[in-house]
Amino acid sequence: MTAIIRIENLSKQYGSGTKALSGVSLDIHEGEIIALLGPNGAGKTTLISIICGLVVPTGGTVRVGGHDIATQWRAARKLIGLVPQEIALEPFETVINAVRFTRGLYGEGPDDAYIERVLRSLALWDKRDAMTRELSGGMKRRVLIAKALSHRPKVLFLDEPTAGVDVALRREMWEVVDQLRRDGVTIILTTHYLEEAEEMADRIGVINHGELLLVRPTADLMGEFGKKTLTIELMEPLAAIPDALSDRALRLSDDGRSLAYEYDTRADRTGIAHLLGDLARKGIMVRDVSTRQSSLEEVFMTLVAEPRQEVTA
Ligand SMILES: Nc1ncnc2c1ncn2[C@@H]1O[C@H](COP(=O)(O)OP(=O)(O)OP(=O)(O)O)[C@@H](O)[C@H]1O
Repeated sequence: MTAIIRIENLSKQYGSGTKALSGVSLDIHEGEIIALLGPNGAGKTTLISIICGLVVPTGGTVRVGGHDIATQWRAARKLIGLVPQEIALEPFETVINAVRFTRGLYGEGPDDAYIERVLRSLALWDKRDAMTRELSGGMKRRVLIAKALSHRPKVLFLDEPTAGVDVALRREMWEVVDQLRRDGVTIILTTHYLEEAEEMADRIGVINHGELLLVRPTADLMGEFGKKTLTIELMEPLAAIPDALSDRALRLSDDGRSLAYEYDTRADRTGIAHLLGDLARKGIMVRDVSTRQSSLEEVFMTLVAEPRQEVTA
């Protein structure tokens, strides 16, 4: 797979002494959607800002499309579009002029045919002559995306695209992102919403205290951690798990009154039916059963609850 962005050993220490990033290395593949997940202050915005040339790193390198952001920043910047967290639009500007203007800022000549395509794909064509202040919140966010796409970037950064928006608007944004994916745009988004990362991203990177804790394909992360536990309450307590059942992934509770069986929800066979059959054959009577799924939320909490690293110098 081609890396459109190559981040190597990146670090950032702000003048205040805060270490916002330390030793971050990551390859972002062309055409993928990667979600950067992390609590407030983890370093997500700093990472995005460095790649976009808005913040200067204190160590490490970033290449965008093979161009070093420090020495070949002009070429690197052309490949990037950034959709900021805050909605900042000129209220009396029309939608189409706002997008044309941004394209000009990138030093690109007029291309109304391309701008029409962008506005149509974001369902903004009918609103092209409306002033931005007349638009709904969802439309304003789409104008920000249109502006970020105005110079035909290969990579789009979305910094918390759905922070503070309602569920309907969030779904709408997800659909827009899905459309962009189909157009072949590489997307890096930051989010606090695990559901959002799970829904949209091909890979998820977890950042905490300036460190990239892991990067995994979303499906693997869910497969690895998305286990279900079957709890079997017994009529009579057991002193120990019978030998015949010892090869199964069973845990006996301390009081001997319940068995916990962990299984992979995506496996063809969960083994539950066999397990219950075996228990019956051993004369172990079951009072009740219940299941519980570990969520990405729990995975995330486990990962970020690691012993706190010292991040200030
Ligand atoms: N300009 C700055 N000067 C000094 N410290 C900064 C600056 N910008 C960010 N920081 C600090 O760097 C750390 C990382 O901040 P950053 O904004 O990158 O985190 P984040 O993961 O994007 O957080 P959030 O989810 O709240 O947006 C924080 O401790 C923050 O206070």
